[in-house]
Amino acid sequence: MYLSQVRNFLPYSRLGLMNIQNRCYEKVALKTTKSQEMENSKASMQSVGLTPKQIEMFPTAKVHIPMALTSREPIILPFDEVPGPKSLKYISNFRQYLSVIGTQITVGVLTMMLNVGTYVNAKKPLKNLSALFDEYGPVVRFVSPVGGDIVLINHPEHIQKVYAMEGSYPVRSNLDSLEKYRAEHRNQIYGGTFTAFGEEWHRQREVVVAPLHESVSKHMGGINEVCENFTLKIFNIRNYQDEITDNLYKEIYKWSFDCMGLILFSKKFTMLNTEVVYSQCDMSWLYHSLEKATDAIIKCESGLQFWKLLPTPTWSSLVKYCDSLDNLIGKYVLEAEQSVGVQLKNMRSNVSDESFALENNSLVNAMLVGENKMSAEDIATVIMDMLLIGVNTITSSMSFLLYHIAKYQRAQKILFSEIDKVGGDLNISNMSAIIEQTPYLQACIKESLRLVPPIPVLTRILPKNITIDRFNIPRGTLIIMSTQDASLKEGNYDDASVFYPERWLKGDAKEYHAFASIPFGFGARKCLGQNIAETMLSLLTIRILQKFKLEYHYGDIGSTRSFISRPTKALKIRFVDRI
Ligand code: HEM
Repeated sequence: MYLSQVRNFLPYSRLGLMNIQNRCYEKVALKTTKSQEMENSKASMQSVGLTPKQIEMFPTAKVHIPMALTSREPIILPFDEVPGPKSLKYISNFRQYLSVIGTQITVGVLTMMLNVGTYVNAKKPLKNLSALFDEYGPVVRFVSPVGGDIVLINHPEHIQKVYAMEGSYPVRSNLDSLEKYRAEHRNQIYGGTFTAFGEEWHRQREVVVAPLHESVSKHMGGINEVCENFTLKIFNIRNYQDEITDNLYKEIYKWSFDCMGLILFSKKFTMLNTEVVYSQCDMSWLYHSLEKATDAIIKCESGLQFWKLLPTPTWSSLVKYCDSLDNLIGKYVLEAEQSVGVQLKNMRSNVSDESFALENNSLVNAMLVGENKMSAEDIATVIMDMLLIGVNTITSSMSFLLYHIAKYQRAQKILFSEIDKVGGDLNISNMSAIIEQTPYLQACIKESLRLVPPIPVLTRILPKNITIDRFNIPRGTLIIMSTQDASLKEGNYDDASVFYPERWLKGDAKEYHAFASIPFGFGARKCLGQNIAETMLSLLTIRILQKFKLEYHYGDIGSTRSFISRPTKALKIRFVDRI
């Protein structure tokens, strides 16, 4: 009670989280001092010659002494005591108008609300999430205007604690826009592996893990070809300053799309060689729809979500392009289903094990057969999630990797000498051998993902009550783990903002907290595409550095804070021929 009253008068920033805890200890110290004073006064009475009986006659003032807490008994503060921005309270006035909005609010909305709040309040400058931690401490609570509260954390130990209790069926906050689209336009409740939950999520994950892994190994040669294609294209489209005048990000997007085409569909998309994106061909239209659907999802997820109430232009665009993604992927899956049907008919007389019979087929084929086979419709949804997440995260991570290598010339020199040494001996079909041969490259990838994780925040809905930093957080609370803040925090890494791959190498490596940088997440819902990402990033970097020296001569490039981060500026990297 006492604390909450003090909090009403002092701004959180001045009181500070530490102060709240310190005050609890001060109270304990005060109580201990009072009991000591009584003992001292008894002793002093004895010292002046008073007998115990006489002391009874002159009792010291009666002090009610509650049981003193020892330092071993942790002080658990109620949920109400978790500090957080007050400006949101203005927004909560609109609760009745926003009741249609669900409880799972994305970070983008929170940031937006916070900013609206600060505008309403005092026209203060815009804030981002890391500013919240500076102001309120490592645990920040948002009193949600629409129901379930949200707690934001960024300490590696706290992130670890949340993962440790996530259980067998962890639930993350969904992409509400995709969920709404699927529920209203496709009559689907669950969605694909990224968005599904409960047993359906578990079933999908079980079915997809092994064939996805196999598909990557099977297409190593094809992925390498796409990487060589990319370097050739860069060579051809550079301007006189050796830069890509148009849009390097877009070319990386096409490379990523072509690689994912091989892995997910066993198809050569060749988008890198296609200039007319809007052409009638399915592949171009799939690419175009993916780009547009991604833009629409990012926009819907990072702003006030008016699309939940009205069909805004962004919402209409989302529906249009998700429809076309669904139809094109669905068409491919149906074709695969028919062809598998024919194959099985021919084989059934000889072979009993269906999965064995189709072992050389695509990822989709593998999901169509076997004990846990999925329906064509479910497969299309799973593939759509993977295409959306996969292409966008890989494009983001490859863009920032090239930027860091171009900017940090010292690291590039070391990296080039490693690649140059193993260059001729690379066995393209054996990824684990490549990883072993290129420790510095792997450290560069890790370091770039630390600086800019493509998914900058991860979420879980608490399955049980938990204590974080002495605060009781109830079950059902949406926890937003700001993993990018953790990986950029000076206390977690020395020179945290500097690209320093050596920090991951044996010998130079320090004992960093395992949860200070988790670009692929952790636990039961960890990323399914980590080895795809490592393969693609490694192969393209090798091929690029064999051909070009990278340079960057412009201002620093930051990352957007959207659902999947992107560069805030054009990537004007120079690709200078190695002579
Ligand atoms: C550098 C590239 C990538 C990064 C940084 C990345 C990161 C992540 C992260 C942080 C998560 C959430 C983990 C969690 O909640 O604990 C995730 C989930 C997921 N990722 Fe990736 N990802 C990448 C590439 C890919 C690719 C290429 C695919 C394509 C197959 C993919 C498919 C998935 C799927 C299906 C999930 C959901 C897993 C589940 O909920 O069970 N990711 N990814």
